Amino acid sequence: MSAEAVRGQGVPVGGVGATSSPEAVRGQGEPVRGVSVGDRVEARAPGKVNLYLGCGGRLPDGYHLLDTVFLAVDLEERGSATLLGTEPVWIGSEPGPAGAAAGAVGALPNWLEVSFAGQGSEQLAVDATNLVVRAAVALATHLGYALPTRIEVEKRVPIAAGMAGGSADAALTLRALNELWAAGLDLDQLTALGRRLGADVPFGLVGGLAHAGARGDEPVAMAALPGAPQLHLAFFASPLGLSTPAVFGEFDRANEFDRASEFDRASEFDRANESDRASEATGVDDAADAAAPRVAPAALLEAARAGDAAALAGLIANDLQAPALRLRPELERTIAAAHEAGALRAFVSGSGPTIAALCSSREHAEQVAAAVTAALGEDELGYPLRAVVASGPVPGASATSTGPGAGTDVPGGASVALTAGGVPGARTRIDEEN
Ligand SMILES: C[C@@](CO)(OP(=O)(O)O)[C@H](O)COP(=O)(O)OP(=O)(O)OC[C@H]1O[C@@H](n2ccc(N)nc2=O)[C@H](O)[C@@H]1O
Ligand SMILES: Nc1ncnc2c1ncn2[C@@H]1O[C@H](COP(=O)(O)OP(=O)(O)O)[C@@H](O)[C@H]1O
Repeated sequence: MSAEAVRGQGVPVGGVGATSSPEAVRGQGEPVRGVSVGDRVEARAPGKVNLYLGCGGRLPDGYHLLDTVFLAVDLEERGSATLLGTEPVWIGSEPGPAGAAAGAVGALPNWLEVSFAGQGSEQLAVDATNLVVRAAVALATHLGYALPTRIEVEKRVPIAAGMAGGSADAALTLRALNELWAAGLDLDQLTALGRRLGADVPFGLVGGLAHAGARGDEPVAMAALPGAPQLHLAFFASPLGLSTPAVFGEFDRANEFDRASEFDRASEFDRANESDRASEATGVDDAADAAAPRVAPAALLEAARAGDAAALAGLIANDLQAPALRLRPELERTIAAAHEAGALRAFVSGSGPTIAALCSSREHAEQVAAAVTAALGEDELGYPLRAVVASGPVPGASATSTGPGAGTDVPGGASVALTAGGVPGARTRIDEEN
């Protein structure tokens, strides 16, 4: 179903009480209570780095079994959502495939305005493929209603960089609209919605330090926040994004050769056991014929929990690093320069092309960032190499109501406006943080 179809204003679905669960209230025909035009929510969501990424075989849906340790860092996406009207737009809740319900193609729904600011945001398509739009439509489809809303996002996490900036945008949108629309979904419900938008979105909601199996979309928190020991990294962005499917594809290409010879050697019995082990290890039912990933060693989990950067340095592993570097060999220079500058360990962040350099302190990370940018000077396009220092774990996406009519236009960036504005009104205050 396209976003156009999601409008569904003719569908007679009921309204929502401010504190009731959506399931309980759909079909009652009541207005949304406790909301006013001009209500505004500010939200944030973290970027991430994978301290461990074991990649297994490919599932029938094209996704890979993963075993990964995520660290949420304080390089964060920020945004706001402002209520433009209190008249609900009823959304058809006909079931369909997750991607279709989220609106894969087409224009924005008529109740949504979205704009971006920040580095690289002008290159983002603000249409129904954008993760902010998909998240808003997914929530509205789940609830059965939407309220006219403007969402403004300030992009700080580099785009297509292996740091899950788009997933963070989806996570902050879910959090922000859950607050603004008084929807009352809990973290589990938001995570279930997020999983349908992208494998990294659940972690954007959970945040902190987390260990995930399956498709990387079932993160389990490893440390209590706040108060968890911090890890510090310098990140070196690339002006050229790297496609996540391309990196997984390159992983498959190389592994198919290895696995073909393994398969020649393995007996039928061993192969059947391997796929049973994959299903058992990952909890994914359709893991048949997909090899289980290598699992993060206990010592790595312990070092990450303890914030022991020195111990962690030798344990960090990323099965997507070799394929990412085969696609972008020039990134080896950044890794070498970071090691030369004294980083404890430099590695590809997720599917790349960002290079992460683990350091012993924030100051050390600043020094490494400065030394690498001085040594390399330019990025692949001849611009000054962009480095940023970040620390974590930090919490997952959160949203805070900030009062009526406090919305301000984000200057610059791409923008699409498809609904009428409203006048500021009174506001209730709801804070939420996980
Ligand atoms: C590799 C990781 C590591 O955390 O992130 P990045 O480093 O790109 O941020 C994730 O697995 C990416 O998560 P995300 O970017 O949300 O992926 P999605 O949008 O769901 O999927 C994009 C594509 O990546 C591939 N994909 C993703 C996840 C997975 N477990 N197996 C895959 O093969 C599929 O080709 C899929 O079509
Ligand atoms: N709001 C968004 N921000 C960034 N990328 C987005 C967004 N919406 C859709 N995308 C698309 O998602 C892809 C992955 O983006 P991103 O999350 O930044 O990188 P990665 O998956 O490497 O961590 C990009 O190709 C981009 O075009």
